[in-house]
Amino acid sequence: MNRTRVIAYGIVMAIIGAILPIALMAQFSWTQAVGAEQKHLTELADRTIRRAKLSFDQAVSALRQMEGLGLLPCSRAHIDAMRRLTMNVRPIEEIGYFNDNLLRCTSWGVTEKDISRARVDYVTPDGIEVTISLRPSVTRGDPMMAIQVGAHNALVNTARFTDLIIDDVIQLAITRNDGTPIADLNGPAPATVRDMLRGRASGVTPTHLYAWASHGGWTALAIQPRSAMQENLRREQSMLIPIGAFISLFIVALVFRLSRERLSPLAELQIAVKKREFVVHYQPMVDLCNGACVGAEALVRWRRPDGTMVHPDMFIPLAEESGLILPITDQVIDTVVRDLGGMLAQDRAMHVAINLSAEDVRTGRVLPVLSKALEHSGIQNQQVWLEATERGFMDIASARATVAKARAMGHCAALDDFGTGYSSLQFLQGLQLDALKIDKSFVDTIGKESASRAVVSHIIDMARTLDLLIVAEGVETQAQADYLREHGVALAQGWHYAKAMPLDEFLAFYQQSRLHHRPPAPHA
Ligand SMILES: Nc1nc2c(ncn2[C@@H]2O[C@H](COP(=O)(O)O[C@H]3[C@@H](O)[C@H](n4cnc5c(=O)[nH]c(N)nc54)O[C@@H]3COP(=O)(O)O)[C@@H](O)[C@H]2O)c(=O)[nH]1
Repeated sequence: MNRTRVIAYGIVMAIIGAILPIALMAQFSWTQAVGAEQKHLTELADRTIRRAKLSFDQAVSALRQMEGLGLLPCSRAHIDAMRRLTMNVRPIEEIGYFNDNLLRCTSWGVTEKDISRARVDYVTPDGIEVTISLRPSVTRGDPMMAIQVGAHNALVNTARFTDLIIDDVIQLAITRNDGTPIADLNGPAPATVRDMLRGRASGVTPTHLYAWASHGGWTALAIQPRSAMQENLRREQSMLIPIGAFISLFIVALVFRLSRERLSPLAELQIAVKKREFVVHYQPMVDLCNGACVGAEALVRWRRPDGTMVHPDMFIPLAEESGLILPITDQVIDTVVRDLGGMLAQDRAMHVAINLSAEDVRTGRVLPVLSKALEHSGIQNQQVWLEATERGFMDIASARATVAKARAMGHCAALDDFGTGYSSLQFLQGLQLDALKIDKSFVDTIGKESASRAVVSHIIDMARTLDLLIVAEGVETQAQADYLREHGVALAQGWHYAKAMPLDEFLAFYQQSRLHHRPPAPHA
């Protein structure tokens, strides 16, 4: 994933991370507030239905009692008994006695008019006949429920069913299960009640919350407007939204941190190693006597997914520090073998120099890796030079062991950037190297008035004393090349000849050089 993508992804995640927890907590507060209100409404509906059923059962039991007394119909004692029960059983407003479908007497006394029995709305499973709403013929009062057991009938005031102390905003309705209204409180709209009974499951409409309880064929519905839960909602929000804000903050900080880590140079380098984003450029190494290309130094570059090329100075120090240099060296070896295998197999006079890290020199780990890569490649070990800077040779004992092993395998071991460290003649003697590369900073002094001008000739003398092959780095002018050749330096690299270049350009450069410096034909 490139930087732009990481940043875009980070921004999207941060926005989601910032909004989602707060939105979820807002939703959760709403659910909690609705849940609390519905719990309250359910309790209310339950209390209502139990109260209504209790009133109904009390009336039924009073009527059964009347039936069981066996008193002479409409006698003084019969009417007194009906009156007593009317006074003692709260829901009952009046008890009447019917004979031949005509009302003969009531708890008020003997009936003088002919009053017929009202139409029965429904009969309960235990044979009780119920007329839901009936205007009393004797008292002419409010409509009541008529309950008939045998010859007796009780008028029950349905307002008693919903006789509860509740908030004005809450409405109660009692209906039969088929929706026929029985009683209500605070005047719920019949259409609203019908709709709620139809869509029972949700308990929420765009304007109201409701809950219900059913018992013995009746349903009680408790309803309240949504606006009435504001206080509850605010209480839940004041508890939960700060938690959501805290989680949002945590997520945003986490996303920020992860993105920063992901954007850190080390993370980028790790991904580059994983994705094998490294390519190798080759800088020709020429023979100073005739300018022929005799080899190349493999120089790694990091090609980012967007195509930009990163120079090693920008990432090798971090790679060395983090240990990522080891897999990078391995990738360079693989690439070199793949790139130059054909050419090196064809031209045994050619070589390629690979840069080793200090850790590779210290541990010698690279040698078996190289051995394996060269197996079946057609490249001979002596065609692969191994270069390391003085820093790589700091642990002299282990460096000596690695150099010895490398040379035993047939590789040429070279000291890179010579002169920039503290190498002494004694140090060089101890290492048993094959070649020494003079650092560009000394080559630069050639032909110039500079305090370190004399150093080049000292380095050359030292190398010759140790019988080392000398390679000059960073040769940029003909004058430098002439000087170096005249002082016995064998090989050179530098922009005077060619910069480090991609494989196809290097192969073209090599072919060109071969045309001009064809090896002499064998004698017939
Ligand atoms: N451990 C590894 N180190 C590596 C590897 N590949 C490269 N490197 C080291 O990175 C340093 C920078 O390398 P680079 O940017 O490729 O520069 C090289 C040449 O391009 C540059 N050069 C060569 N000639 C000239 C010149 O005439 N003028 C001029 N201004 N620059 C020139 O010098 C660099 C080669 O240096 P050296 O290795 O010392 O020969 C550098 O230290 C590389 O070693 C790797 O795979 N592993």
